[in-house]
Amino acid sequence: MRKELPKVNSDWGRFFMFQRETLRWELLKTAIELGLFDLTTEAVTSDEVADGLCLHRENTEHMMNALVALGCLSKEDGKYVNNGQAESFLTSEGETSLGESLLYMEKWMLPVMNGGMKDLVKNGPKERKNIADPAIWEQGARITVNHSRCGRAQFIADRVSELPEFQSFGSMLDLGAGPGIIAVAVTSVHDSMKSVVLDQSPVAKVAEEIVREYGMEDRMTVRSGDYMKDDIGSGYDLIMANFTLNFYRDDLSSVMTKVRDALNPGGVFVVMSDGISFDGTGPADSVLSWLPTTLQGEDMSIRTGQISSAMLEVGFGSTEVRVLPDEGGMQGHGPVEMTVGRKKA
Ligand SMILES: C[S@@+](CC[C@H](N)C(=O)[O-])C[C@H]1O[C@@H](n2cnc3c(N)ncnc32)[C@H](O)[C@@H]1O
Repeated sequence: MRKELPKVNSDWGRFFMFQRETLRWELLKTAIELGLFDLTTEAVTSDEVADGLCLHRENTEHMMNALVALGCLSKEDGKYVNNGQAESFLTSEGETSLGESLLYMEKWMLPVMNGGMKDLVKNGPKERKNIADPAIWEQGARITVNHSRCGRAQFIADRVSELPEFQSFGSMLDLGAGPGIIAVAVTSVHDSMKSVVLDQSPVAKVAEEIVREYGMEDRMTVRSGDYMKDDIGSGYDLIMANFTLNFYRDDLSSVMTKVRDALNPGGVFVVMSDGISFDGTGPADSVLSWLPTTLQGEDMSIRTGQISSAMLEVGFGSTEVRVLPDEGGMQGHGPVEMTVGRKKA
């Protein structure tokens, strides 16, 4: 009896593409860790690179050809040179260098890679680490500042400056501001607004350096403290909280009450956060971005509409929710939910 071949009409190629993603990252990571892009700022042969970095000549050529295939290098007459993106973002120096940020972000994924995920799914989380630890965030603030100034800070500043009342604001507070680069961007697009950036003590030191670097000392003040426990001041027209309320997603009403009280009548609270569906299944990039932390027993993802509901519960007059696409320098963690709450005038 003859056997018929299966009738297949769906696109299964993507399963193999999933595998290839790991290989793409391994290739890019290898090049970053070797400091390859610092040697290819001018056209060089792969042998020159291999000799300069003490590498195996043939495999260096294979790796560099693959980097051309990935669109990081160009190759002409046997010589390789960075293309525009690699030159801006993958060399090790400069304020838009992203290598360190990429390697730092990978560290968050490592516990679930190479079999770690199977172990976590079989046996559950091991010991929990204190993810709000200031030491973790000081390092994070230093390393991710370039990531933020590669468009993320400017993108948020553009969205905030589109608020109809923006030019009328006299003062702003950025809660959990990290290195303060977003506050620098928002303050810079306003003619006169003064701002306060608040973060835990070691992180606030990084923010002080950034405020000085951008010459904003006359308009910006850095405060160190814990916004859940300490006084956050009052009389603000605008308060921002970007990607920081995740730690308190189960206790949002205390922070919302504090913010409401610190705002002037008619003041605005802008929150940038993730916005995962209630059943935890999308958007894919947001779910994946949180998966390593979630599997380790720290589910801190914010559900869609959760911020808006928490604002309304403590008496904000109105809220608006906008889903911003994963673009314009926000790239990499899925769409962002921008929630704007207005305190009654
Ligand atoms: C993911 S980072 C976001 C930093 C910055 N807002 C940004 O979007 O780049 C979260 C920040 O919130 C800060 N943070 C968390 N809990 C805090 C608290 N209770 N008081 C002050 N800062 C806090 C952390 O120190 C960290 O810098």
